[in-house]
Amino acid sequence: MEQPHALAEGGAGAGAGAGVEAIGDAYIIRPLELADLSKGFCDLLAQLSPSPPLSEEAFHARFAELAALGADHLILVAEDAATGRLAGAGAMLVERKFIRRCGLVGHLEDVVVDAAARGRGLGERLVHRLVEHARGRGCYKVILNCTTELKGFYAKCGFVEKNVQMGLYF
Ligand SMILES: CC(=O)SCCNC(=O)CCNC(=O)[C@H](O)C(C)(C)COP(=O)(O)OP(=O)(O)OC[C@H]1O[C@@H](n2cnc3c(N)ncnc32)[C@H](O)[C@@H]1OP(=O)(O)O
Repeated sequence: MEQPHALAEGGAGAGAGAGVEAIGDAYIIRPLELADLSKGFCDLLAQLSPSPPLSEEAFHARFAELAALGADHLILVAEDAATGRLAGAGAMLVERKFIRRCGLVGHLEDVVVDAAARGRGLGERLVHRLVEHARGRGCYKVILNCTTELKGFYAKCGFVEKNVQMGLYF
């Protein structure tokens, strides 16, 4: 079977957050594509967490795994229309539960805006698009983990503080 070139935009039951959106003339927000490895995707992720460059083989293999999850795993990127480089990214994972009558929960992950593009509303825009995707899939909530310093940003995006984050690292 031919490898898909872009992560799922949804199809039937797709979230309202998928698709291509132009922000003014400056940025285009769209699902991650195979070609994004050469558009600075790894440089962007490195601003989030230690993330050495990926080989094309490794990127393609992970991309195929994610594509197989369909609209349950959406990665959106913001492409700078002038340079073709990526200026932002974020992910929404849809968790399928048994509780709440087989309810769905959205997990917001790996939101990052290139240091040179911060403070222009791009991060908030990406989060909004991903949250709308989760809402469109039927999620009853979206949750995330972040540092104390980012509480203000997520509050701007409509999130409220809830419970305690814990971790066990291997
Ligand atoms: C769930 C996770 O992924 S947590 C990981 C989050 N990512 C990171 O920490 C990576 C490094 N940081 C970044 O990439 C960026 O700073 C981001 C994604 C946090 C914010 O992206 P930006 O594009 O700069 O944010 P944006 O311009 O949309 O800001 C929206 C609003 O939040 C405010 N804001 C942005 N960052 C912060 C912050 N750290 N603390 C408080 N408020 C903030 C802005 O001032 C703006 O408010 P305004 O509308 O009143 O002007």
